[in-house]
Amino acid sequence: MTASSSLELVQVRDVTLQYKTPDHLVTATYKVSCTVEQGDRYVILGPSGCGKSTLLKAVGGFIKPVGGTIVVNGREVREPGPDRMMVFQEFEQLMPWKTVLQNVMFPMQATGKYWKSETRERALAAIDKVNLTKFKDVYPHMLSGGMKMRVAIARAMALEPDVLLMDEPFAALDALTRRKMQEELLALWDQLRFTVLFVTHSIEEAIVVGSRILILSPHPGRVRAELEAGDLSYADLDSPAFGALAKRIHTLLFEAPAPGTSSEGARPLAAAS
Ligand SMILES: Nc1ncnc2c1ncn2[C@@H]1O[C@H](COP(=O)(O)OP(=O)(O)OP(=O)(O)O)[C@@H](O)[C@H]1O
Repeated sequence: MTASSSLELVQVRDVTLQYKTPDHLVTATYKVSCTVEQGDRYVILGPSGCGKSTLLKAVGGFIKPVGGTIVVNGREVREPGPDRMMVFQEFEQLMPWKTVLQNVMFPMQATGKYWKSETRERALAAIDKVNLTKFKDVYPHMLSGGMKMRVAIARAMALEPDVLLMDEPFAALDALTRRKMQEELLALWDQLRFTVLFVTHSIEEAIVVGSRILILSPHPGRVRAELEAGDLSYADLDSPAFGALAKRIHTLLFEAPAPGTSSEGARPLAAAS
């Protein structure tokens, strides 16, 4: 393994991912490379079927590359682990019969790694970080969507993962709720500066949520480009910078690469500011 800068948390190198079905071999991604740095809000964006979820699952250790490597914090990914926590869509993984505190304690108990008192202490600290101490003894149905998301994040963060993996977490929500959740996620990131790998197929969501955006081509997914998104928010929606970045992404997603240029050859582009 080559030495890596401490900032480089997730290194995806030439990763090809495939599914074998009885009749077909489906190539989900082809030789994808990218680097996620500590504190990145790294968005994977691309059309339906381009392999975004598959790539995220591979970082999670649930799918093994047929080519290339994925290294997280210096260790090659070979299986799932508590250093990469998946936060699922709509946060339905919260158990309705457990309180907030019990929900946050559960994955730590499941690892069997912690003493009982330590589990409780770590859970309380994680709940405090996401500002839910007052709600530690209530059940999930008594919480708003944003609060449930914070519980799901606290639950993941209690295990001190290197990276949070979020697969279209807001896709099923109405526009207003989706926006609120994005804002909650960003507020939490502002406070805690975790590293998050976030999959979406919404250009607007990618720009608002992401600090960097990896754009994949249609099936099979190859890298079209990586863009710096900076800190554009909904307040900038009508700004030239937001419009220019959205247009650039749109072009990259929907226009075929110029003849003679390969997708993998796409160079990182500068911020549209
Ligand atoms: N379990 C599976 N078995 C076979 N093929 C699969 C499986 N899961 C996904 N695929 C195929 O792999 C390709 C990539 O799928 P993936 O779900 O990663 O795409 P995606 O970009 O996340 O799509 P979407 O935005 O629609 O969720 C698609 O062609 C899909 O049909």
